[in-house]
Order: sequence, then C-alpha cells, then structure tokens
Amino acid sequence: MIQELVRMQNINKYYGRIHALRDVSLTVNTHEVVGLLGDNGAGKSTLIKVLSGAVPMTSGQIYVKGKEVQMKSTTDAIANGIETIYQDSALVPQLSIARNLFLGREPVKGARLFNRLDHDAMNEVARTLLKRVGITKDIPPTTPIGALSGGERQAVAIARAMHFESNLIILDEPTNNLGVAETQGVLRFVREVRDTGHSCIFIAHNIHHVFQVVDRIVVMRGGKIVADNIDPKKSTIEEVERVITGEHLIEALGLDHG
Ligand SMILES: Nc1ncnc2c1ncn2[C@@H]1O[C@H](COP(=O)(O)OP(=O)(O)OP(=O)(O)O)[C@@H](O)[C@H]1O
Repeated sequence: MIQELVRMQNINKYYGRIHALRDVSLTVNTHEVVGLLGDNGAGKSTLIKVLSGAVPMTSGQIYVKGKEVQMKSTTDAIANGIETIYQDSALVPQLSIARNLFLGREPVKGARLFNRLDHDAMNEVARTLLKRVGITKDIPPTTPIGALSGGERQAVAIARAMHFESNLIILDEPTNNLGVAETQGVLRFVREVRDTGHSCIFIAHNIHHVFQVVDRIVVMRGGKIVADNIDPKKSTIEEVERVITGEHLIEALGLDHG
C-alpha cells in the first residue's frame, strides 16, 4: 500500500536576495526511490539541505508520516528518520568500517563509568550489514575506511543509514567520481535500500544512473519543481533532458530558439 512518508509543502528559501526555492512542494512515499534532477543552480541541494536540517527554510512546512516537524538541525532530521549521505560522507578514514558504522552511537559494555566499546558486537553487526549492501568480498570489519574504494565507502555510509532504521535515505551525487564497477555497486545498494523497506531521494547529474534505479523522477528548474511524476519506464532520457533545460516548453510554443 502506498503511504506518504515525507511531505514538504510550499517551501521557500531565500539566501539574501536570491530566491533559491519558490513554493516547492514534494511528497516521498514509503518504499519509493525518487530521482531529483535539475541543472546547476536549480535548487536541488538547497531542497535537500532544508529537508536534512542543514539550512533553515524561510517559509513552508515539513510533515513526516502526516505529522508536522521542525528541522532545526541535522539531529532533528535523523531523529525523524531522515539521513543524508553526501559524497564524502562524514566517514573517518583512520577508523575501521565497524567504528564508522556506529560513529557517535557505539554500543558499550561493562558497568557505567567503567564501560568500554563493545568491539565484538560492532564487528558482528558490521559483517551482516556489509553483506546486506552487497559487499560479498571478504573485507574484515576492522579494515580502516581509508583502505576502501569510493564505491565501498558509499556502501558503508548506506549501510549505516540502513542500520539506524532511517526511513528516508538521501543520496547526494553518490556516483560522482566513481568508476563503472563501483557505480554499478552503488546503484545496487540503492535498489537494496528500497527492497529492505526504506525510501530514497537520489540526486545525480548522470541521468543514465537515475534512470536505472528510480521509481519516479522529479525535475527542478529555477527554484521550482517543474515535473514531479515522470515514470522512467514510460519516458526517454531525451524527453527528461528537455524538461531539465526547459526546451520542451519552447517546442510546445512552436518557437525556434536557434
Ligand atoms: N549558501 C548560499 N548562499 C547564497 N546563494 C546560494 C547558497 N547556496 C546556493 N545558493 C544559490 O541558490 C540557488 C540554488 O542552488 P543549489 O545549490 O540548491 O542548486 P543545485 O540544483 O543543487 O545545483 P548544483 O547541481 O550545481 O549543485 C543558486 O542560485 C545558488 O547560487
């Protein structure tokens, strides 16, 4: 059954005199992967930052499962089950995969005051999670993040969001700077995110990557959402590109812009 997970309503954001978001409304449902596309400066990052509590909106409302919430900080967003993974996702290269998975939320054992990190528990969970996001290579959870490839790091960040039961995982350009095999890995993780009951907003400049994994495409232009329900199975990449640039409007008016 389709259920509304997150609804952003009439969001406006001004940076000084720049009107970066113009009355934007967007709903993400449960078990849904939404691709957010738009040219440079369209407002994608700003919308995501508002949703993840990283920048305050000027006006508007955000609802999670029908209840209005205040996103004053990233902690508020995480408390509401929204986790954002940026390209260089706050992973600490010197620490192990297991430690990175639990960063700031490590399990401890022993009596209070004498407690210490429960490394066995963290390693065990890490092993399971790595398998769940499709890392089948035998990488011990004690491996430092610095020794992993870009794609594997993204996998660890996604695994972290999955473990802490984030309902909505936002991936901002997760395939940037990745090789072909690594990119395929990340796209597989995105499918895994949906198959395990989470929702996802996927931002990427590479429209081909978006087409491979999303259920629905949303396009922003000039701070507005100009299309919010493009079905990648029923549209072509060229059609979506024309929506991104606004060319389809010029064509509809019968104007030649050459
Ligand atoms: N911190 C800021 N201060 C002032 N203006 C900003 C700031 N961040 C973004 N903007 C402006 O807001 C508008 C939307 O930018 P935003 O970064 O959200 O777009 P985007 O679609 O994510 O672009 P890109 O794909 O290039 O990251 C642009 O005009 C941009 O210059």
